[in-house]
Amino acid sequence: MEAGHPPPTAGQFVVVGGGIAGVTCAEQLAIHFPSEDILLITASPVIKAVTNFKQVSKVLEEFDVEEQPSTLLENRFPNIKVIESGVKQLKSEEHCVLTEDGNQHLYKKLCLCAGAKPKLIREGNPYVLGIRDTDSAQEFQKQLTKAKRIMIIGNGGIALELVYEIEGCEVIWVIKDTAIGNTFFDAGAAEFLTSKLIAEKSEAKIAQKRTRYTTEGRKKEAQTKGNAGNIGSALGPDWHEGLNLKGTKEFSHKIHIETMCEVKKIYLQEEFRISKKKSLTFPRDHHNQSVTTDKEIWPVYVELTNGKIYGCNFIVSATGVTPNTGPFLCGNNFDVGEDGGLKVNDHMHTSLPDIYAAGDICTASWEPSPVWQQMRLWTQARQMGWYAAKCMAAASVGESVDMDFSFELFAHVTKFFNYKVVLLGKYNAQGLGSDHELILRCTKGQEYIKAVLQNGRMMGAVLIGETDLEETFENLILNQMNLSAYGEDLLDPNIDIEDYFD
Ligand SMILES: Cc1cc2nc3c(=O)[nH]c(=O)nc-3n(C[C@H](O)[C@H](O)[C@H](O)COP(=O)(O)OP(=O)(O)OC[C@H]3O[C@@H](n4cnc5c(N)ncnc54)[C@H](O)[C@@H]3O)c2cc1C
Ligand SMILES: NC(=O)C1=CN([C@@H]2O[C@H](COP(=O)(O)OP(=O)(O)OC[C@H]3O[C@@H](n4cnc5c(N)ncnc54)[C@H](O)[C@@H]3O)[C@@H](O)[C@H]2O)C=CC1
Repeated sequence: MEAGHPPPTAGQFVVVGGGIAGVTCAEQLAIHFPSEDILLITASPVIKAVTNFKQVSKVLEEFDVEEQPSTLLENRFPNIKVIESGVKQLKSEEHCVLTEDGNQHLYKKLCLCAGAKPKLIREGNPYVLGIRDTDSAQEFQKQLTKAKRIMIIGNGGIALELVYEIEGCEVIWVIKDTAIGNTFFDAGAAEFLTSKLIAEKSEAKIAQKRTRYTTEGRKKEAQTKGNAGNIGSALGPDWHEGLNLKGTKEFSHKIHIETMCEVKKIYLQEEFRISKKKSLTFPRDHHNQSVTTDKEIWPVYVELTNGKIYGCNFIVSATGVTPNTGPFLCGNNFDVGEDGGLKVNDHMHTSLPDIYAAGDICTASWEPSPVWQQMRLWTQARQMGWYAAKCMAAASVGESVDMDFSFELFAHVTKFFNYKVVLLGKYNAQGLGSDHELILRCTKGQEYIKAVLQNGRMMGAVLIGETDLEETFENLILNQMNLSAYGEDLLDPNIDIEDYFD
């Protein structure tokens, strides 16, 4: 123990991480053990709290996420004590964690909920930004206000949200795939969304009022201490609504999508000049792809694997996340998943005694339900934090608990391109091979419905728009009813299938 610091506190329940998983876990432990102190250790001075929680149906849930000073959590749960300091080392053999402020904390049961950090295409390049938390979102907003053209790499949740929300600057969107939104959508849904994107953005010349809202106030509170780096807690479903994503070009909003390619090389301005290579102007419109040499000088240039080179003000690497296991692996022999997460079993228990994990930091390593898969999302972070607390509480009194029902069926409600999006089960036929059937119903600009069936049973669904089918489809997937007899009627708009099956 470092000199001048108090002796380690006696063993107790310790949770690391003030994001949704960690806060949910600490709250549940505080409820289970009202007379015991629960220690929540987190690197950022704000915690993420679930507000307006709504159980939409058996597994579908909706909630808001609020960034709050940790004192609010302590006021709500007097037996939770929040320590705002990053954990720099875990000594699992001594059941002890060491924090940046030089203190040590003994635990009897520990839950690691330190989240994940952006997986950047290039580390350490000042022109390559990742978005993870309030600080990085603020940095992004600041850079955007000065930008005429940005490049977005990646085709998942963040890219989809950014491309739709950004106004006033040219966006070159680079995706490895043939269609947009590959982590959530197949080509059909991508087509449905692209048509909205093109329709809306081509009207973008019409003045679009955007409510200006700054999170400046929160920024001061949310200043992470020490060499926090990427350890602020991740943002929430409405992260972009707190930002004014406006570039410099008033009302000019153009998106150019480069498909089936990746970043080959990034040049700084001087490097590019010396290379004598030519960069391209921004393609005029979706159809007329004629491009000419760009005379403008840019701070950074990106060469793509398709040979094209574009200059821009900066690059957003929306290319996924990697679990924040760094401070915990050293000296501890955790089983780690292929995605870098701490493996957890069906009781959220890691491979080391008395250590649990939940949220983005972990890799679900139990035999999953045929219609559930892990995705690093708020919903799963909350469910995992809640269930881990239950398992920790049961284990500490020598009992066990059944797998939580929320892991029976993958269910995610979100919004993309201003449409409500519900993803259920194996929504993209993940792992079903070729022996499955899709039934589609699409009304342009209104709804896109895809049911995934195998052997006549519904295994997944994508619902875009206000379809009101989520509960019916959730039941059909959970009860695995044989739907062969219904065939296409299943999505016949003239048949109210809710009556069929309710
Ligand atoms: C831009 C963006 C938008 C997103 N939008 C959505 C969405 O719309 N819907 C959705 O479902 N999901 C969304 N996600 C994903 C979602 O944010 C995460 O899956 C979820 O927040 C993970 O929660 P968590 O508690 O596991 O981790 P986090 O929320 O990342 O929290 C980790 C916590 O651990 C702390 N920490 C990290 N390292 C240490 C350390 N060494 N010591 C102490 N504390 C530490 C951090 O300070 C933080 O408080 C989005 C993610 C991003 C980046
Ligand atoms: N509304 C929602 O549900 C949202 C959820 N999220 C979640 O937050 C987390 C982070 O979001 P994202 O960073 O968008 O991750 P993501 O996993 O959703 O998407 C990453 C994308 O980057 C691509 N990619 C990876 N490496 C690449 C490379 N080297 N070059 C080009 N493309 C590459 C992947 O193919 C994928 O399309 C994810 O878990 C995501 O699910 C984020 C935003 C919104």
